[in-house]
Amino acid sequence: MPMKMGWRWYGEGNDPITLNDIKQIPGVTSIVWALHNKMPGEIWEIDEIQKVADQIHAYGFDMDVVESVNVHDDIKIGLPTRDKYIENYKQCIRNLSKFGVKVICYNFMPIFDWTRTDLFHPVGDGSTALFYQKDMIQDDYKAMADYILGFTEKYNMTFPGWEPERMAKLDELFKAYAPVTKEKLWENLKYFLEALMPTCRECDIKMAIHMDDPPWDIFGLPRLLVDAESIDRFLSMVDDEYNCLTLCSGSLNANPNNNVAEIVRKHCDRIAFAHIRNIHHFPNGDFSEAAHRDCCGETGIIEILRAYHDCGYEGYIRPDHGRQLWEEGPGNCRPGYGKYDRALGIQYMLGVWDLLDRLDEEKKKG
Ligand SMILES: O=C(O)[C@@H](O)[C@@H](O)[C@H](O)[C@H](O)CO
Ligand SMILES: [Fe+2]
Repeated sequence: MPMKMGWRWYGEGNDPITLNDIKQIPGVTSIVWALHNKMPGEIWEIDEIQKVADQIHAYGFDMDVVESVNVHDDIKIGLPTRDKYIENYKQCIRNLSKFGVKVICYNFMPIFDWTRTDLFHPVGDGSTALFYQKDMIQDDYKAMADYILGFTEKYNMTFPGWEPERMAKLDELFKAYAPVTKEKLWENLKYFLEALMPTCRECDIKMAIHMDDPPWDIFGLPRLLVDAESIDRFLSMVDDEYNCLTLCSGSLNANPNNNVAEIVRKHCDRIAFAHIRNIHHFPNGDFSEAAHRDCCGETGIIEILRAYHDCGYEGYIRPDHGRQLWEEGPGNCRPGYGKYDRALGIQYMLGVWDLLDRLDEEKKKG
């Protein structure tokens, strides 16, 4: 089955993992990339894209998926200036289409991207993983931002969505978002997507929204893509084949009531990009990210893969966060984006997939 396996790469000089490393992982054909020095709202220029394209193509990979072109706060807040930023976004789409890009992953979370309380939490076997302690995340957004930014500063790293320039204005940002209720945020998302759809069609690029992570409101900020119902609402709100999902199994299953395989079966044709991540839940509501193997967490990785396979999924898929293994730790590894666990995860996913292919073939032969 021609599902396409991707690997998220942060770019030369910005990722300790090289394209040469990635080339050695059996099955990877797509580099999931971005211009990580760009602020939300900026235009990605042709010559800048060309530089990365040359690097990626030199190794025979495609660059079909961008993660992420981040959305400017004015669009999410719904300020009059949003139209200017939407025009810039359209220009990004046009520029990316010149390089054969097929999918843009983005998110519509106010202020913060994914949120964790510990980036190197011991799992118990010597490895570490991203961890979320539920009662630590209360009202103190500053403490959480200090923790993440303290880390990125110390190790001279940037996290997408955690731009220091934006984080320096957190109080202002919170004020600006104060009038943005959940309904208002839905409206602003609709406005944004309706404006983009004609350009997407013209350029044959799908907008694929990432699930909110974790899938619930934090610090009083509304979050939209949190469960099956909100996904239904999202897809019917702008019912267009170019309005798609990045279905992130780990983000959704941070709420253990979310059944990702069911969502796959219902909306497979609107899933442009699949993130596969396994979550281990603790009884008190804390959760840890886990190895991709089904039994290492409770997300139901095998059932999810089976759902994609049954639907004849032909989109892009990638291992999402992995654990930090062996010598990987702060300073030499991007949290969640180490080399080894994601490579292991890919082999696990492809093992399941290959067997499902084989079983189908045998069934056909009778
Ligand atoms: O969890 C991750 O690292 C990613 O899946 C997200 O940060 C994702 O890239 C963004 O939310 C998409 O805009
Ligand atoms: Fe994800």
